[in-house]
Amino acid sequence: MEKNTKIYIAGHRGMVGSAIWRALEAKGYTNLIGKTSAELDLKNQVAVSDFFETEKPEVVIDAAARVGGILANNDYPYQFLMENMQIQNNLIDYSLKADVQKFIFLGSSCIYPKLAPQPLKEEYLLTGPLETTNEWYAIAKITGVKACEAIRKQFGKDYISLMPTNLYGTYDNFDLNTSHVLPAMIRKFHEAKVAGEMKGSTCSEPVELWGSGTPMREFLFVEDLADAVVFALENQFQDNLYNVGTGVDLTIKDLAELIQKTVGHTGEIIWDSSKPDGTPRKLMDVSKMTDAGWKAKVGLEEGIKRTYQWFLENQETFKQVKI
Ligand SMILES: NC(=O)c1ccc[n+]([C@@H]2O[C@H](COP(=O)([O-])OP(=O)(O)OC[C@H]3O[C@@H](n4cnc5c(N)ncnc54)[C@H](OP(=O)(O)O)[C@@H]3O)[C@@H](O)[C@H]2O)c1
Ligand SMILES: C[C@@H]1O[C@H](OP(=O)(O)OP(=O)(O)OC[C@H]2O[C@@H](n3cnc4c(=O)[nH]c(N)nc43)[C@H](O)[C@@H]2O)[C@@H](O)[C@H](O)[C@@H]1O
Repeated sequence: MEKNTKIYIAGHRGMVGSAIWRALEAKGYTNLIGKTSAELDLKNQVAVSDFFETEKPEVVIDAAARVGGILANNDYPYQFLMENMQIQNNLIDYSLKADVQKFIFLGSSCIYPKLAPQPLKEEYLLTGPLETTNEWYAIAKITGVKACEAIRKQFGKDYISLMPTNLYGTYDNFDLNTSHVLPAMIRKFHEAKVAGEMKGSTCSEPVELWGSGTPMREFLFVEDLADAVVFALENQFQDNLYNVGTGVDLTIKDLAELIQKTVGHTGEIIWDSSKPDGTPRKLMDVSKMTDAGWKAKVGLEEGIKRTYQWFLENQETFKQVKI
């Protein structure tokens, strides 16, 4: 791909979008465009149409969405369904109308059935009922996958869908109500450690976590995902749907103990069983991406250390997404 190709990164300020922007700049791409949601509300069809008319991007990467953890998805089903359909449908439809040649859509591992066999293969899509806490977001993402598949089939355009597993890293959302588990744990353990130190105690304050701790999750460092997006941009894939992950998972309880050790928290962990566990497991089969020539590089322990370091350096400005 020519380094002066005009590439529009929708959601370029988000955790994923900003990582993709940094990765493309690092590889020498010089013609990147992005708009904040204040500059261009992607839910607004006329505004999106005008944007494509004016900017005429050659490539579009969709990293814009209403995103959140299990509680946000469960508490705001309408926003997670409707906003995500509006955003992606405007981007996909106006990319097609503007003859955009390459489109990369980002979905999520939650598109697969709640109790599908593990690890999850791409062909398990639509073979069973979804997890109820995020079925709204999942249905929106599934329609995005199918829209890109329809464009490949009917118009022969290189529109592909990447399904990342749970992501984390720099510029993540650290709001304790709307975030995902990993950034929430980093913040909770850190603030409980500091609270203990402020009291002059040798023991940290207790930390309250959600659910039972028994579900299993896979975590991919966001810079690895950005690397996978650039890989997909620079290579011609044979299919429309590819899982992107590490192929390794762990229990939420083990994750908590790993983050507790990294942060240096020494107090009690209390599990709030009134909060939902969600999907028991959603480990991705990543063999299609491996066969295509891409593998994740950053291990969980290293990724947590880098994310915690970033959190410490950005105490005043870390993002807290409200809905
Ligand atoms: N985080 C994860 O664990 C995870 C896992 C799998 C897949 N993904 C996917 O990765 C993508 C990005 O996720 P993320 O974690 O980077 O989320 P994020 O940090 O919340 O970023 C979302 C971005 O979308 C933009 N956006 C939201 N609503 C918009 C609107 N109406 N108009 C224009 N822009 C809008 C925001 O723009 P502003 O900042 O300008 O408001 C923000 O930059 C999403 O498609 C998500 O489904 C995320
Ligand atoms: C990738 C994302 O996965 C999401 O599902 P999902 O992994 O359960 O989303 P998370 O919010 O990351 O929760 C993962 C697991 O961690 C538990 N958990 C424990 N303590 C906490 C905490 O303090 N905060 C949070 N957030 N969780 C916590 C939570 O109950 C759940 O079993 C979907 O809802 C999204 O739509 C998206 O697909």
